[in-house]
Amino acid sequence: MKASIVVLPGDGIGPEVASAGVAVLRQIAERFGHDFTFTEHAIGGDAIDRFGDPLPPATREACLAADAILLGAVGGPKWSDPNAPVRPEQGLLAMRKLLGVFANVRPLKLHPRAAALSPLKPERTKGVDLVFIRELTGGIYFGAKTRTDDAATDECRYTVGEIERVMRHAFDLARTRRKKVTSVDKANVLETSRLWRSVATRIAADYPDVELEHQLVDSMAMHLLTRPADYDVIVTENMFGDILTDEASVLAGSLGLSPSASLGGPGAGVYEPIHGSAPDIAGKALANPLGTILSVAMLLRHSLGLSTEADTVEAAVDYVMENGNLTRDLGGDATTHAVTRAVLDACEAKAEAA
Ligand SMILES: NC(=O)c1ccc[n+]([C@@H]2O[C@H](COP(=O)([O-])OP(=O)(O)OC[C@H]3O[C@@H](n4cnc5c(N)ncnc54)[C@H](O)[C@@H]3O)[C@@H](O)[C@H]2O)c1
Ligand SMILES: CC(C)[C@H](C(=O)O)[C@@H](O)C(=O)O
Ligand SMILES: [Mg+2]
Repeated sequence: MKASIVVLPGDGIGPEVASAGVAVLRQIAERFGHDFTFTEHAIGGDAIDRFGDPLPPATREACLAADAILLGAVGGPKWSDPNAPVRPEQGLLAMRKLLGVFANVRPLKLHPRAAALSPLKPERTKGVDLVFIRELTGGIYFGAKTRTDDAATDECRYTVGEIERVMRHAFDLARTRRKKVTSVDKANVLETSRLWRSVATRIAADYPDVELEHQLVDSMAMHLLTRPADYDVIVTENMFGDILTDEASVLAGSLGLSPSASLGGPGAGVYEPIHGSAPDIAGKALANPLGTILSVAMLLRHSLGLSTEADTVEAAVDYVMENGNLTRDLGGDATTHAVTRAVLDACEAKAEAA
């Protein structure tokens, strides 16, 4: 098949992990006879430096015309002055809003070898297989903001429609899995959360085969560590989802392993690892590329409908996780490039065997 893929490398380790993702996509295209074209565009701090805009018009137009978007990461200390007029993260948020990708899917599975690196005991992490659906284009991230010399505000706003559509996404997904949805909110304090909870309860009535439980976000942060295997699909608002998914990634051994797909818009999906630009390791070839490579598998499956190819990439990552020398975050001493090479070799072997 023909597909036009926009690549947004961004900042810090963004370009290092994005090029790993592109290498895997190129190999899949060659092996399975697809015609993928890749166009790189600026986003984040890189785009501020080159164009004075974290999401320049050329990037916007390319994203709107793409079949899928692969993003590295944005941000870093160079652009982090709290008084700066423009920030790299604004480019990422504007891109998500532009594409209308309201459902951010963040799966978490535990590979046995990575589970050994988890801070939790093996009996606690056994059987963990959950998916977060994080609402991505609403809430406090996108509400009105004010700032004076002595005060600042961030408005948190959700409409019924915004909650309904992400809730349906979660329930539809749960139907294909273990049929349980945990809706996370702060309904004991926040009005937006009380609306969230009432919409969740109403939507659940359309899915009598799926169990719904409500959970407050503070205790959810604890339960993720004490009984993570009890969860199937976890749906939550934008900021709670951001925080809980970084926490959850540690259960799997490293933040560098967690992929994501941002879906639900009329156009392309956005695929990115959940981690950031990791300024502390940027430029040192220490970045774990597996979160990005697993995001590429999600891209193949969700935006291009290529499930055999997606399975091949996931099987190759499993093989490398089991047998390979891994990056430092997973206890190894392999470079980003060496791990990517190992995945490419494993893809080749899996495709050969298929
Ligand atoms: N989607 C994105 O573009 C995105 C996501 C999160 C944070 N950020 C931005 O990234 C910048 C840095 O944020 P931060 O330091 O709080 O979070 P971070 O996710 O960049 O890093 C947190 C820690 O995890 C490590 N880490 C992250 N990814 C890794 C990988 N692939 N391999 C090995 N180790 C990895 C880092 O070295 C660091 O110690 C900030 O500007 C933030 O806004 C961007
Ligand atoms: C960089 C930042 C705006 C972003 C977010 O909060 O959504 C990041 O933390 C993420 O998880 O993708
Ligand atoms: Mg985050």
